[in-house]
Amino acid sequence: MYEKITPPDIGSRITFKNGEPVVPDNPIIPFIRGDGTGVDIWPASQMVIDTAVQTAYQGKRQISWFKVYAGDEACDIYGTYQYLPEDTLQAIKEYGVAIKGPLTTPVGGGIRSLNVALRQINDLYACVRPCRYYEGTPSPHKYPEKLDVIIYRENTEDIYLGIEWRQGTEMAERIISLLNNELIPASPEHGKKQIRLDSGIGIKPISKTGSQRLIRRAIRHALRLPKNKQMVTLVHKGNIMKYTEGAFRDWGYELATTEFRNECVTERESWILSNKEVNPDISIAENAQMIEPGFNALTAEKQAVICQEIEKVLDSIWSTHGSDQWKDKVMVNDRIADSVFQQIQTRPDEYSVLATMNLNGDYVSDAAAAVVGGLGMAPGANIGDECAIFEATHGTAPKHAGLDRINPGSVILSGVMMLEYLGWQEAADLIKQGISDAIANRQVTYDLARLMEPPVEPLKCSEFAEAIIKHFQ
Ligand SMILES: NC(=O)C1=CN([C@@H]2O[C@H](COP(=O)(O)OP(=O)(O)OC[C@H]3O[C@@H](n4cnc5c(N)ncnc54)[C@H](OP(=O)(O)O)[C@@H]3O)[C@@H](O)[C@H]2O)C=CC1
Ligand SMILES: O=C(O)CCC(=O)C(=O)O
Ligand SMILES: [Mg+2]
Repeated sequence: MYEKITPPDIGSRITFKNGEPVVPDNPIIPFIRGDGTGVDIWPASQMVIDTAVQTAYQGKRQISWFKVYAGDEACDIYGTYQYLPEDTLQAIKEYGVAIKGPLTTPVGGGIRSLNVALRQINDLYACVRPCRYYEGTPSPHKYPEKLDVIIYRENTEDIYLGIEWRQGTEMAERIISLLNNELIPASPEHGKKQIRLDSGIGIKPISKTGSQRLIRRAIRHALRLPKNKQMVTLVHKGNIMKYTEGAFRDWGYELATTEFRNECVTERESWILSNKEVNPDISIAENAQMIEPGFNALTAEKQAVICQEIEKVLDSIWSTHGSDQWKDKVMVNDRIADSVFQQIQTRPDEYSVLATMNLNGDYVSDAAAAVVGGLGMAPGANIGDECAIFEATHGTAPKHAGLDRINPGSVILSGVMMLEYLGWQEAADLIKQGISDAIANRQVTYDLARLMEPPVEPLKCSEFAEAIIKHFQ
């Protein structure tokens, strides 16, 4: 029973089977309008989604929207500090698939992120953010069309666990004392390091379970892509944080070479195999020299490890992956996070699916969005095994709130992701076509209008939605 909301009379629940949604023709879908520009974006988005569904299915399928509350709007209805009412949590749990506008999170103090809470409470462990270019979108980049990536960002741990202690509190002092006096001295690799006594402390846990379930989804996604896009890049800062970021990489490779052994090849394996393909008589040591820069300068022990690696690869997968067979597999490689930021700008077409931990994925998804036209065109989904919430990459953009000027494109495209998730591809395709045609006709909101050459008069948020719909015909 709900306290202050009532589900629509018509429609039924989406259920889940083996992690996939089972969708009735008239699903009930909860939505959160959102704070800030949510007041402008949501009505525009709902209009586009509803019209696309009506146009595609002529009444055979339709969404029954169920309004639920979070953020400022929730406080108006439920009372002070009731930012995320139990009603809302219950409705999302019950109906399984939801869509939302952005919600405000204060910096420094105040409530913790409602967006993050929704992802954690529902164990929506994969934050999926595709970044592709729509023809005609102005971009600061010369060849924005070369970027076509899907970011799979871990959505429940790393900084999102939000376990931290404020500087100067008793708990912060106790943790620092424990670390400085017991744990660091007991770990020889940390030498004489000490944490400053006036530090705030944050914990960055990265688990094998959390990493592998995210990377599993990323690999499965890559398997659904055209052959030339079947690549997963593990993004990490494992050179610096070896047991968290480095472990993410290692667990990714472990998964790719066990659970997905038949479907995947690692970049390093591909070098070993192709060296043998080019020169069938190549010795193990020659192969090692070719795959490992500076091999000859390594200690004998390290050289032996690399030679063993090569022998193992050739023994175990030559018959299944050798003789060019690896070229039909999903390529799994890894790149250090800072280099990925420059490479998505300088060599964007070398990337396809990026699997990241939480913080790296947060940064890289905004950066990739900028390449293809900015945050106004950046959709996203938070996916778990029994629930999914769709939402844009951007936030509440408060200075534009209530002005009917913001670009609703990201939430509309999040709606496209939702329709695809439901299996309603025809409606999703109509919206994608409508957006493409509107942009090609230079019918855009302020963010894109200001970059167009020659400049164009911007449409309002609501007018952009109408322009998209006009292109459905
Ligand atoms: N999932 C969520 O709900 C998220 C919530 N947030 C929260 O949102 C609040 C504001 O965050 P902030 O850092 O300002 O980031 P925002 O993403 O809200 O906005 C930053 C800038 O990005 C541009 N932008 C954002 N949305 C759009 C859009 N739809 N169309 C066109 N341009 C857009 C605007 O640039 P310009 O003014 O130059 O045109 C805007 O000023 C914070 O409380 C933050 O925590 C942040 C991210 C995600
Ligand atoms: O929850 C927030 O306020 C920020 C979330 C965010 O930046 C994101 O999801 O990318
Ligand atoms: Mg972000």
